[in-house]
Amino acid sequence: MVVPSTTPARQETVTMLLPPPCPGGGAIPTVDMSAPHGRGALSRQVARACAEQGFFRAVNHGVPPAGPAARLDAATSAFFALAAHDKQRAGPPSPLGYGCRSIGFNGDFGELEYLLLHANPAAVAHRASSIDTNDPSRFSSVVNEYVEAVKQLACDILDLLGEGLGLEDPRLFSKLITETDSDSLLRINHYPPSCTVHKLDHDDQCKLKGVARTKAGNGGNPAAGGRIGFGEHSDPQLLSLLRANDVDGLQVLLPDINGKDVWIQVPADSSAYFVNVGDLLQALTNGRLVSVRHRVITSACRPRLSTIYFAAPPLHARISALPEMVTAGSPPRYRSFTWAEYKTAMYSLRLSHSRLDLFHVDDDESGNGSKGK
Ligand SMILES: C=C1C[C@]23C[C@@]1(O)CC[C@H]2[C@@]12CC[C@H](O)[C@@](C)(C(=O)O1)[C@H]2[C@@H]3C(=O)O
Ligand SMILES: O=C(O)CCC(=O)C(=O)O
Ligand SMILES: [Fe+2]
Repeated sequence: MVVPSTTPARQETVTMLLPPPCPGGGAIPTVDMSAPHGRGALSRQVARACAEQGFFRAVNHGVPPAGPAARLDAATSAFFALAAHDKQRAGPPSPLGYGCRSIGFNGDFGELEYLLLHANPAAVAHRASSIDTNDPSRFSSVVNEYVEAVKQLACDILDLLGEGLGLEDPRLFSKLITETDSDSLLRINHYPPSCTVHKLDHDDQCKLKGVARTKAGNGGNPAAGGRIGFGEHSDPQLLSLLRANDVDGLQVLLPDINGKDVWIQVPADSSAYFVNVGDLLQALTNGRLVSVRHRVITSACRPRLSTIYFAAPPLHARISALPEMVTAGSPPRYRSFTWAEYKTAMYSLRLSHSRLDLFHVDDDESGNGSKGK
C-alpha cells in the first residue's frame, strides 16, 4: 500500500493569508493527468494528494477549454447578466435553482449569486425553462454536455483513487456516480467584484437591501480587504471538481510544516480542475482520505465565475468503511449511514459545521452525537 497512514484530526490554530510561495501554489499538489510516468505512478500520486491534502490541481485533464466548458461559461454568464427580476424566476433555491447571497436554509450568507442544479438531464430540462426563457433546450444541452465531460473526469479520478488505495474493486467509487439515480449536482457561483463601486450594483441585483452584511461567524476573519464569498466548509459528497475563471478567491485549510492549519490561497488557473475530497469519501476510506475545508474570499475587481461538479451516489447508497480500510489498528471511525440520512443531517446544519462528526463512532458511543460548531 502506497498511501500514507491516516491523517490525525486537525485543529485550526492560526488563520492567516499566505502569498502563494510559488506560482503553482506551493503546498497544493499538481497532478498531470496525462500520466507522463505511467498509470501506476499517477494513481499513487492522486491517492497521496487525497490522503495528505484532500485537494489537488489537475492539469492536462482532457476536458478542452473550448467546447462544453466555454459554452457553459457563456450560457451561465449570460444568465447572471440578466436583470434581477428575470433571475428571480429561477429562484428561490429549494435548495436547487437560483440563489442570491443566502446559502442553505440555516442563515448562511455569502457575497455571491448562484445556480444549483441536479446533474441529470430530466432535472436540468425542468429547470432550464426558468433559466433561459428564450432557448431552454439549448441551455439544457449545454449543461448536459458539460456534465458528461466532467463526470468522465470524475470517474477517471475515482478509478485512479481505487487503484492507488489498492481496493479489491478499484471501480467501486466510480460505479457509485454512474448509477442512473446518482444524486450529483452542478453549481455555478458568480461572485461580483469586491470594489466598492460595484458593491451597490450587487445589492441591487439581489434585491436584498437590509440583509445583514456577512459576519465573521460565517467563515472566520478573512483578513483585511477580503469579503466572504462562500464561508468555510467541507463538501458533503464524494468528490468535487471545480473549474473557475482567472480570478483568485479559493482558499484551502492545510497543515503547515509544524502541523498547524493555515489558509492557503489557491492561485487561479482557468485551464485546471481543482479536485477536492468530500465527506463521503472520507467515511468510505475510514479517514484515510480527508475532506478538505475550503472557502472563497473575494477581493478582486473582476467577477469570479466558478463551476463545481459534486459527484454523489444515489440517495439509497449505504456508506460504511470499506473492509480494506479497516484494520486492528484502524477500527471503523464512522457508523454506517445512507446518503439520504447524511443529506437530512447536513441540511439541518450551518455551512461550517463538521457534519461527519455526527456520525463518528466515539461520539455516538459517548452519547455526544451532536458535536460541532
Ligand atoms: C448551509 C448549507 C448549504 C449546503 C447545505 C448546507 O445545509 C450545508 C452544506 C452546504 C453545501 C456545501 C457544498 C455545496 O456547495 C452544497 C450544494 C452541498 O451539497 O453542501 C452546499 C449546500 C447548499 O448550498 O444547498
Ligand atoms: O465557488 C467556489 O470557488 C467554491 C465554492 C464552493 O466551495 C462550493 O460551492 O461548495
Ligand atoms: Fe465547497
